[in-house]
Amino acid sequence: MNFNRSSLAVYFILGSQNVNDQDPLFVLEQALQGGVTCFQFREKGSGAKTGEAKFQLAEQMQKLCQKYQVPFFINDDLELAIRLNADGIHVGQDDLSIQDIRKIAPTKMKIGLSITTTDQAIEAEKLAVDYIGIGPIFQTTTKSDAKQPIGLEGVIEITKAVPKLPSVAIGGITKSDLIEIRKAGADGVAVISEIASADQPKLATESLVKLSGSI
Ligand SMILES: Cc1ncc(COP(=O)(O)OP(=O)(O)O)c(N)n1
Ligand SMILES: Cc1ncsc1CCOP(=O)(O)O
Ligand SMILES: [Mg+2]
Repeated sequence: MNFNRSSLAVYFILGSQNVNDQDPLFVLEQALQGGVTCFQFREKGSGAKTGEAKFQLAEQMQKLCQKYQVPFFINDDLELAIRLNADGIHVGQDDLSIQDIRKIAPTKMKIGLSITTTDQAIEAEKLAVDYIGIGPIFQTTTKSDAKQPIGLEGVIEITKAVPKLPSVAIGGITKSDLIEIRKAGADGVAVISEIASADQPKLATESLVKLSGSI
């Protein structure tokens, strides 16, 4: 698996709790066919699977990502990421520390860290994480404990402070925001609802990928 800045262009995040009637594996395959460039398994919140059921869904999702040669990240759960030999792990400010992750994860495992402020971004650069998730940019109903949105101005300020650090913007993002977010300095957009709640997830993905290729 090859992971670099351009892998962040259209970053899809999904757990079984994010789909209504559809099979999450079907939604993921549609997104992969539509051209997502990175995937994060985020099984979290009410109704989320745990234990062996969570492992099995993650394993099936990883196989799909491998089929389409798309980097496969796990949200929060380092034990699961190690068990599956995932390409990467994504953590937030209140999760396992980057230092602790490095003590146990294989060196090749990529690390993404969520940040909301410029100070956190500067710290993330010092920690030499592989990318930052900047957000939330807009209001979102997908994450119940999301912080206050920082808007496009937040993206501009943060990416100016750490221009060398790959970054993806997250939170309430739709296709109509993609160009502005890229202009604000982020390398890509991370979305849940824009793809998972779309009537046609493949078409929704293709729109994002097309826009992303236009800049
Ligand atoms: C790409 C990306 N950016 C930010 C987040 C949010 O992570 P975190 O703040 O740890 O919140 P949870 O996702 O764990 O609820 C993310 N998952 N991915
Ligand atoms: C996981 C996460 N972290 C910050 S906002 C968010 C939710 C993003 O979901 P959506 O794209 O549906 O707003
Ligand atoms: Mg987290």
